[in-house]
Amino acid sequence: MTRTYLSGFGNHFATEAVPGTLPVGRNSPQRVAHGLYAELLSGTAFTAPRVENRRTWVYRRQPAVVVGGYTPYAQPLWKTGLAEGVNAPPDPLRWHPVPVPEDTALDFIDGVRTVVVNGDAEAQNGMAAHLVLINRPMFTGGARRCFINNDGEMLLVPQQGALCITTELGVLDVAPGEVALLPRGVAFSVDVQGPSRVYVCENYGAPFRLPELGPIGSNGLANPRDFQAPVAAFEATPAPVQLIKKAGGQLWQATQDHSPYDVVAWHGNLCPLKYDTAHFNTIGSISFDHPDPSIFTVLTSPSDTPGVANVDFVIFPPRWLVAEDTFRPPWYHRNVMSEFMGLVLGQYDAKPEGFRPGGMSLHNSHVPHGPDTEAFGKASSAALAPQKLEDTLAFMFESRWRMRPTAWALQPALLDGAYAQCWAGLADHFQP
Ligand SMILES: O=C(O)Cc1cc(O)ccc1O
Ligand SMILES: [Fe+2]
Repeated sequence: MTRTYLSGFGNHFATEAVPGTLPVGRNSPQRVAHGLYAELLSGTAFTAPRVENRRTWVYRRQPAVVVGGYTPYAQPLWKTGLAEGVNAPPDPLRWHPVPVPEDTALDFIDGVRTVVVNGDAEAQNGMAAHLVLINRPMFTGGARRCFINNDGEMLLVPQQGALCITTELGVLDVAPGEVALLPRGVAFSVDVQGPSRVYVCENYGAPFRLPELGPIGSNGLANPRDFQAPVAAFEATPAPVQLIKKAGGQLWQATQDHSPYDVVAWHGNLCPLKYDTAHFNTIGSISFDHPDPSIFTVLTSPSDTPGVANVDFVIFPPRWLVAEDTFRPPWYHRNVMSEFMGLVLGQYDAKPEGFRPGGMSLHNSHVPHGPDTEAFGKASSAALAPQKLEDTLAFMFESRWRMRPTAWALQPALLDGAYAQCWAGLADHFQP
């Protein structure tokens, strides 16, 4: 099925599933057309600077406040904030791809396994990286579960299996190679076709935005036009749902006799978005030296310190390497920022072996890392003809705060216990 989308990051959209629903020239008329309720959803403080300000008006069959009381919902593998991680030794860590279980029913909520955490959701800073292992839909095939995250925005990076994401504001189809950005507080359900694996960044801090482009100019990297928002859509026949809400690091459940997918029309600039990484305009060196990976930033969540991100979403897409007299893979480095990486497909040039699609790695603040022995050997002697890196997509969640792995992630069965060996062959070649 081909869906219709609205185009443009941060645009002020107006969309109606029933024509004539949106009020004209005002937001909250005495009576909304078709007997609907008007409801305002804000994503930033009312008084946030205009360039950052995000809010949307929804016109719906019943306001979100019509819901039963919430009781705790057990999901012990979903962790929140630094306090729920383990203070592990400052070693580089790598995980093999974790298989999607077949014996246990896992939807997008029950399938969350938190890998690393930092910050504090209550203080609205930091992030978590999750791996989500899914073998059940949430909203089709008899299931009727909806999720709302009050702790943060969710960036979904599907690795295996396409996702159909129903949201209060409409439906997004998101396949591996694409990503979805779901705002804090907006209800959604994730449906899958089969065993699926998704990397997720749960961002407790400022909403992701496009990075500044500086001397790059007015075009390049992720262009605003390529972000796609859903058109308004609502359920024709209301039926009961289970609402699961995350707030204060705890999951809660309530039932409601209709789904939150009852928004007939909406307008505003706070909405779910999808983005196809194939549209990323990759910029690199056309002279010499390997540039800093900040040139690959798709989205950034700023912290209170200019230039120092709460979390950046960075991709390593297919691209040409042409730099002369240059060691072309990433250099060896100790980075003040902390780096969580995943591989959607193919090979990553710094780690041709061992870093496998569906796998993950963690190089925390100032933990030394870089190309493995094999990559160093090849790149030090390769003929420097133009080379196209093809069929590859790695990504990084890079944060100013150290990430603590969870107890789940530190299980020896999941970790690549031999990771450090990939550098053991880097011999001393010094010739005085
Ligand atoms: O460590 C990594 O593989 C990520 C990375 C890539 C790069 O091109 C430069 C720096 C960096 O941290
Ligand atoms: Fe790095």
